[in-house]
Amino acid sequence: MSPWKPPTPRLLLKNVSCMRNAQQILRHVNVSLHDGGALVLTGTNGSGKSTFLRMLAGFSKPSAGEILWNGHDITQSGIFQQYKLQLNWISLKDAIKERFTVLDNIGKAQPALELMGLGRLVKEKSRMLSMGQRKRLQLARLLAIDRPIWLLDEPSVALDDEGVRLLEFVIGEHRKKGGIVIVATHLPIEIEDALILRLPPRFPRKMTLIDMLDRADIS
Ligand SMILES: Nc1ncnc2c1ncn2[C@@H]1O[C@H](COP(=O)(O)OP(=O)(O)OP(=O)(O)O)[C@@H](O)[C@H]1O
Repeated sequence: MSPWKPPTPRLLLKNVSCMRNAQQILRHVNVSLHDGGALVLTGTNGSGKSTFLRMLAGFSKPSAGEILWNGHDITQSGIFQQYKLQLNWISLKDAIKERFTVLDNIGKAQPALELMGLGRLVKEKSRMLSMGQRKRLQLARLLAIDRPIWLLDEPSVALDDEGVRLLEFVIGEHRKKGGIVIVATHLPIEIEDALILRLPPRFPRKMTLIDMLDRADIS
């Protein structure tokens, strides 16, 4: 009988570092995610959360270390072609087509829009949407395009309380189906059993206006 081998993680970051403009942004990051797993990235402004997601999306390459999908390096071109088809992405740039209707923006997946509370707006032009509605449209698109790995950059910005609950719900359902979710966020979000990775600040912290105000309070 062969000895038991632990399953290969779906996604594995091995000692990953990343440079931008000759500056080290991420240093020796190690993360392992299996199907149904979740990772929440937190950290101060500029700590590298978006850089981390962009690297996972293949927009930039690690300067050291490896990102492995099913044990294969995603930067190999043959692998990358398959890997990128696994990804679904939300960023602050919402990539909504302004002149299209809400429905046409998500390939006519009306049930996804209804789930996100946008059923009434399907025929409206997308440029009419409020910020929170635009974010809900992005969430509907996550549901309409069935891909296992979700990369979500600040997904709850502009959402109201109900919108945040919807986001948490769809993340939970996606994970139950074996999907993987990676979220970069400043805002509180409830994701059961998520790994939390707090990226360290990149620069020694200088005094900010808030520190000055706090000092003024003490004296
Ligand atoms: N295209 C780029 N070229 C050079 N440097 C960049 C580029 N994009 C980001 N950076 C730098 O990388 C650092 C990390 O930026 P990043 O956007 O990843 O941080 P973040 O944690 O997502 O920040 P925030 O909380 O403000 O969204 C910043 O110092 C930023 O100036």
